[in-house]
Amino acid sequence: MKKNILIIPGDGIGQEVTTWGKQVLEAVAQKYNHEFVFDEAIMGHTAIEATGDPLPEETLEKAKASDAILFGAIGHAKYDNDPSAKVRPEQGLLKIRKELGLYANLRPILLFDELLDASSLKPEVLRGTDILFFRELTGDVYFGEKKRNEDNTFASDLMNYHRYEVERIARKAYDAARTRNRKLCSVDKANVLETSRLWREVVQEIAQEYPDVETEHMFIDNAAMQLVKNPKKFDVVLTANLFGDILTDEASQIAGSMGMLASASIGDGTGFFEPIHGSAHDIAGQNKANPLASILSAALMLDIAFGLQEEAKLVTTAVAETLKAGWRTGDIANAETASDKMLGTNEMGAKVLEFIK
Ligand SMILES: NC(=O)C1=CN([C@@H]2O[C@H](COP(=O)(O)OP(=O)(O)OC[C@H]3O[C@@H](n4cnc5c(N)ncnc54)[C@H](O)[C@@H]3O)[C@@H](O)[C@H]2O)C=CC1
Ligand SMILES: CC(C)CC(=O)C(=O)O
Ligand SMILES: [Mg+2]
Repeated sequence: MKKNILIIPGDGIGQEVTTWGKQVLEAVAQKYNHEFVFDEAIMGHTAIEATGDPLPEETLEKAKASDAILFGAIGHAKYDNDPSAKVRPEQGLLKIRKELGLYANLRPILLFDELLDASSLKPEVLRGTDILFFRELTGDVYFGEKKRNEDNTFASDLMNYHRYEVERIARKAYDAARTRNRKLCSVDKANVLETSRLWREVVQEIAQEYPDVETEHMFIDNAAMQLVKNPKKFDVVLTANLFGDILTDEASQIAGSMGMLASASIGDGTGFFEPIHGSAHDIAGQNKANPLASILSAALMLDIAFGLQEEAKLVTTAVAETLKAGWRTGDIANAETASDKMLGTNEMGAKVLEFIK
């Protein structure tokens, strides 16, 4: 199988971990005799520094022409600490999501039993948790009109949804629920927000088409609490952009670390695969970042973009075997982790490759 894959490392640890996501794809191509043709492009702070634009036209054109994209992360502390910055790395990520029509962001919370002790939650609370988040990704307050008044004493962000935006992701979430435990929890703030009342109304309508799937509606504050109280209760979680962004970082602690969660952003065209984490200024450039989220994002690409389920399974099994052998990066180590089993980004990525080759 020949596929054109665009690598967008981005900024900070995005550059460090994507190296290993790409090498895993290269190893799989060699083992299964696929022809993966790689190209690379810039985005985020790196792109601003080079071109002034967080999403250069060349990057967008390459993305549109590719079969799938493996992305790292964007971000830089200088913008985080400058609320008045007009050009930001995050604009590049939001724009490419909109331009590629990536309205459905799938975030599987994949819990490896070897990491039950990496979480701050009790093993008996965690064991058996398996959640798939569907986060709407091209609507909501991220794409609404932003305003400030003249004397800088007032700012506003418009939160908005169109009916069709809710319908299309709800159907994808319900279809997925049919392949899992047939339970779907839609999370909103319908007791306060008009956008959430539309959200819940539309999901209630779509639910009629899926009588075989158990539907629950939950307010976001309750959901955030239930996620740590009893994560096993959830199967498919469907929610809006902002709520999904927040809930999935919280859910990373079920899997043991932000460095463990992969994601797939899909619409009706090219798929975009990335860790859920950011550029992690606090550990960037120190060979500390966990590369497994990028490697597991590559596995999602093999499965979802290319239909290569066997190859995807090989990658997730290689990650499991690496963890079973006791290898850990700092974020998923615990008091019992032997010092000779502690690895940096590059050593951890190399270990996974050993289990693939
Ligand atoms: N998809 C993207 O490109 C995202 C970009 N960002 C950007 O990233 C920058 C940093 O944002 P933060 O809020 O600090 O979020 P972050 O996700 O970069 O880091 C949050 C915490 O998780 C840890 N962490 C993240 N990835 C890790 C990994 N692979 N291995 C080990 N530890 C890991 C970090 O060290 C940090 O303590 C900001 O500029 C933000 O805008 C944030 C989230 C997603
Ligand atoms: C620029 C942000 C929306 C990135 C982020 O937090 C995410 O996609 O999870
Ligand atoms: Mg986020």
